[in-house]
Amino acid sequence: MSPSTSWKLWRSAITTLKTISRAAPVRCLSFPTDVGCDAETIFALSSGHGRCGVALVRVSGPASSMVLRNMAGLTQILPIPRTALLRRITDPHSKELLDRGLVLWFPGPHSFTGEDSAEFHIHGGPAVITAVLQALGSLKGVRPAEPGEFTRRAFHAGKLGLTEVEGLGDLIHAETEAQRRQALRQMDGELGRLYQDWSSRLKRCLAHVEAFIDFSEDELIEDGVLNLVESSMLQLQTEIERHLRDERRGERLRSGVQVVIAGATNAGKSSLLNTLCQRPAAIVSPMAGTTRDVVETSLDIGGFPVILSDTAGLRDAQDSVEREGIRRARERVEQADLTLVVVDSNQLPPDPRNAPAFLQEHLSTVLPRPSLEHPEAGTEAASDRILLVLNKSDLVAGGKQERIERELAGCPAVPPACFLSCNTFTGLGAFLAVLQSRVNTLCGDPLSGAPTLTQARHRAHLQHSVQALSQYHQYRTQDLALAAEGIRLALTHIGRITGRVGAEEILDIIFRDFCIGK
Ligand SMILES: Nc1nc2c(ncn2[C@@H]2O[C@H](COP(=O)(O)OP(=O)(O)OP(=O)(O)O)[C@@H](O)[C@H]2O)c(=O)[nH]1
Ligand SMILES: [K+]
Ligand SMILES: [Mg+2]
Repeated sequence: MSPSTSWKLWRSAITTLKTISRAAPVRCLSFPTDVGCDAETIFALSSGHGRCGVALVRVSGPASSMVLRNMAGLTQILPIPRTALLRRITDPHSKELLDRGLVLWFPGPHSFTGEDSAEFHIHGGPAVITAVLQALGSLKGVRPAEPGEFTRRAFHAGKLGLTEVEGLGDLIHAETEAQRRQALRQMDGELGRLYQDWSSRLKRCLAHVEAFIDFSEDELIEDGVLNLVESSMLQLQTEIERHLRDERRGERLRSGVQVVIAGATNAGKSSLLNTLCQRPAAIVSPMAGTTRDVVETSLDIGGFPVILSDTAGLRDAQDSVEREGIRRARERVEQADLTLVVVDSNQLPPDPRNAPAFLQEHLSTVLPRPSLEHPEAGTEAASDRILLVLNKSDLVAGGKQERIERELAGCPAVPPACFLSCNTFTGLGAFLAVLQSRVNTLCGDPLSGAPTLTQARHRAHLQHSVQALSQYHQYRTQDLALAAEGIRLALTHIGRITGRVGAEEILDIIFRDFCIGK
């Protein structure tokens, strides 16, 4: 492949992610607020901050119709629901014209929040937005919304379950195609329905067990009931355990695949990082030991989010700062989903037949040794998470490269290897294809099969509910009341995922990351 073809492939396959600001959203502190009752009406700029063509201001709560009457001159009749109407938007007190824009009326309960709501589509200049927000804030009983407050109201109105709320949060933060698909699927309620189904089946089991406890002595209940509960519980347990055995694919897709570049000094690790992110993010120099700190960058590889880290070159360092860099590098490798082990191919043995043994030996110096904590390190499972990058291929004669490739193909103990030159970009297209397929496997297809687990929070509750279910099996023959307690506990844990139990505290955590206006 010519360097120019590689270059094009590279540009199309990878996008450096724009860092979407997740800093605390700007709060409208200067507005008079009228806080106190439940029936407050809230407003916020729901489109992004900064200059834009059209800005969207949302209003929700009982005073929404009053807002439209006062600011859109709709004193006689309200607009047809959900139909845009071009109006003069004026200050409610001075009647000064603020802008000309579209207004929409969403009478409750057929609105996002379930309450009466209104929208103003105005020109996106900062002065227009400020004037409209200030006018809204000057109305009695109307105040600026807190982050995520519209969604919180939708949740309380039963419009969204907790997993759907989390899906919505993920959708707002989604930076890649695959993340968007996964979030949308969750927001559509598929995951919520799965958990809801488990919850209803558990409730049915519990009802049967309780009925048995209460009425079996009067012989009002058939003996077979407990057998039915037993098989139903075993089936459920199998389903939950299968859902948990997903190798964290959904969570990884949500938070980004951790890809770490590691290897000896001067192998070209920083050059690889710069090649992949298409900018000089890390310092490259012929001096061994250039990189000390971990240099991290976010990439979109074929629609999947990747957090790529360059690390210090591994060697016996004397310098204490470099030693700390190496410690950090090893730590990153241990936590990585995928490690790109970069090797200077100029240092491969002269005889291609010795390349597999050389690389195996080399890998053992880079990768963590198996330990009690990481029993899988160095095993086949671990080699699934390694990709060898034989860099500086421009310094290796073409014939030799092919002979080494043949030797490696015949040696399954060596992880997949790609020849590459960060100077000429030769081999980049093939390397990217391998990298993309690895990342794809690590995240899975968010649209196929059953919906995936996306949050550590869900995982913890499901693990607890599986434990609680085993309490049922443990006590079922000795103490049925205690066994029933196990089902009740499992139900509580699933209820916490869907928000039926203890939602408030979880909502606070979820909405911390939400924007104002959503
Ligand atoms: N010929 C050739 N030189 C390369 C290639 N990639 C990197 N280099 C050179 O190799 C030297 C080391 O590159 P770096 O990217 O700094 O290597 P590193 O592994 O990050 O080094 P440390 O951070 O010191 O561990 C630099 O002089 C690069 O220009 C390549 O594909 N071909
Ligand atoms: K270097
Ligand atoms: Mg470096």
